[in-house]
Amino acid sequence: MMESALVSRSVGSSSFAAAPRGSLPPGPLRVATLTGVRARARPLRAVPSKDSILEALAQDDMLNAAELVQWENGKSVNSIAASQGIRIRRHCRPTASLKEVEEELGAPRNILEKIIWDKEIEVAEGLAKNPLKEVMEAAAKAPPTRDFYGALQAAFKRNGLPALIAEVKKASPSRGVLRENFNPVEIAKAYEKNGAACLSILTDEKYFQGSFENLEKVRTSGVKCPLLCKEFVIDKWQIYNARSKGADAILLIAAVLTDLDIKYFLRICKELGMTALIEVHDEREMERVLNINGVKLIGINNRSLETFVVDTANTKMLLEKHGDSIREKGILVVGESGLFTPDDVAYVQNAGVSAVLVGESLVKQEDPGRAIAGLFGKELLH
Ligand SMILES: O=P(O)(O)OC[C@@H](O)[C@@H](O)c1c[nH]c2ccccc12
Repeated sequence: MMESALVSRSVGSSSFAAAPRGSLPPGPLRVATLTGVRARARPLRAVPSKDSILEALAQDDMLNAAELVQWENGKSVNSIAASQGIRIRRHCRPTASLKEVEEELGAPRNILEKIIWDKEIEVAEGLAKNPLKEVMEAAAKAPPTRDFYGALQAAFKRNGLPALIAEVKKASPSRGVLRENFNPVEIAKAYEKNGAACLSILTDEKYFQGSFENLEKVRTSGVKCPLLCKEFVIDKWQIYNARSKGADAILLIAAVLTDLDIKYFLRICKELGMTALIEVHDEREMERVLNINGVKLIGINNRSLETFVVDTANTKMLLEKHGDSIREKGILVVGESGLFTPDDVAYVQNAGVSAVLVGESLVKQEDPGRAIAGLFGKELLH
């Protein structure tokens, strides 16, 4: 019962693409939700009536009263997001061209918003090609997950240094192409051999030149490290898709997702045995995320995805303010981006992180595996 309620709710905010072409204008969440439910070609169960959806939502402890009221009042996705301090808007027009979107909303305000607008269209196309039900079945058949959180914890204990999540990253919008001759499997193996606890595989194609093919290739290459799918997740379809390609963990970006989206996606991750790395950049996001039950892993991004400014002091500042409550909850913190030297690593370690996520400074070196010892000032133990 709850599942159908959640599925239906998600249609409103993010799985809009399940609806037929042009049937979901941007508009009140409630209208979109119910339209979406009816439009679903093969619902998992009988299509619930509006009353039964409301009843299920009311009983679901995942939703608080305010959220239920917002949903009932038919507020738009963007106004719910804005009320949580989220600056990234959704266009909710998966079949429109970006030009049409811009005619309506103006130019994207920043690169992250642009990425998300593209992603909405990309996900709709993905859904049209591989319907949710099929992707869910593929995810159910995938080999079991590896313990991403456990691998980080163990490596931190073993080395007395932050556990390394080494990133397989060809390019980025802020730095351009980082490595010309890019062989994801070779890089992944070199990282593993040199003590990385986990790997992060970028799957966004348009801005990072990554791919799900890279994720699959690394997973089937014999690499044992748990894998993070580094994506801009806005829809549960992407999580099932990532699992079906072998991901053990997924990134959820608080600057993009409402609290309810994060809660819902966390629940899906739990069902799939995946770890969610919840990324925050500022204090408001940190506070939001700390109020969500079930969060085990928080990444503090030193880079603003809106301005590209990198500042490792961000990790320190956020942990000075929130370290106590993070420790109380047993949450593990990952320091993300802009780490180049043993001093950088020591700085975020002193600030309180147990793991670091590093791409550029490794992938740019001729030998990305050996670059690990350079980054930490010593070899990491397996
Ligand atoms: O290459 P760097 O500066 O070491 O950063 C790695 C990683 O933190 C960065 O790629 C990243 C962090 N959060 C993201 C969200 C989307 C895309 C990329 C990212």
